[in-house]
Amino acid sequence: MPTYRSKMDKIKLETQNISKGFAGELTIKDINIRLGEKELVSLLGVSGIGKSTLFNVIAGVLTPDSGRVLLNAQDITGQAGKVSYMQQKDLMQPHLTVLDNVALPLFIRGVKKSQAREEAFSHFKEFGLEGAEKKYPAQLSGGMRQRAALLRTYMFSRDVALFDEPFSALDAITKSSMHRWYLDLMGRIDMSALFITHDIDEAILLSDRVYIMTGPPGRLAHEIIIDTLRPRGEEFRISDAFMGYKRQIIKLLS
Ligand SMILES: Nc1ncnc2c1ncn2[C@@H]1O[C@H](COP(=O)(O)OP(=O)(O)OP(=O)(O)O)[C@@H](O)[C@H]1O
Repeated sequence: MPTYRSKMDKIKLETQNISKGFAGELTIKDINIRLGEKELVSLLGVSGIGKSTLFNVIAGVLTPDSGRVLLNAQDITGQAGKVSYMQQKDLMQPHLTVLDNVALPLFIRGVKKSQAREEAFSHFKEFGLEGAEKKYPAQLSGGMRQRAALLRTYMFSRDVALFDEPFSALDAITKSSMHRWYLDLMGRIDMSALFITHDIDEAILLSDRVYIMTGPPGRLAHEIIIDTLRPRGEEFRISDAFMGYKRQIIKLLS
């Protein structure tokens, strides 16, 4: 498993003082996020604090009331389709094969079908999906389905991805194996990711940094740097360092 350290000297994504409200009430206020190259940053906060609202603003699905979103130093505020976005529900098309589901972002972009399938298939091994190409989503296990959804997100854009609780629907054992797989994958591909989770252990295990949102209105109240280098194996989960981060986060969330 390769070891890497993210590079904060190269900022991929940045939000500058993002605020957004609904019906005259502010949901999120002055959010300043920075995501470095190959970084994985988690967002933790209670339900309803505005995490998905922030993601919708970054993805360009919602326009903020104020503030800007920058991708590679370019202003992309209010522009959809610039960063990839995997929502809680994987939104796999049931009538399409796994291969076509994964290739869908390329079809939409106008890439020739045969070429799109070839390009999508070339990543199947890397994403642990060998043999699944001709199956339909309903025939996949939960973990496989999430890997396919992750690959589709990657096909959309390899630069920056937003993941809204991608592993929350999985059982504990599958989730744990997905974590190992994901950490390994992130060591091999160039992608920066922002991650919403309610699972503190998951945030510590996967992230370079964790932002804690409190409110209302939702603000980034704290930032915790998870300093342990990757790969992070089982021993990290039971280490004093891990428990220290966990204690710190629980205190900040309460
Ligand atoms: N399109 C909308 N119109 C009106 N209110 C909205 C809209 N989108 C979100 N809200 C409100 O904004 C608040 C924050 O919701 P949001 O889904 O962003 O929180 P969250 O932290 O992602 O919650 P959860 O963890 O439960 O997914 C909620 O009170 C929600 O009702």
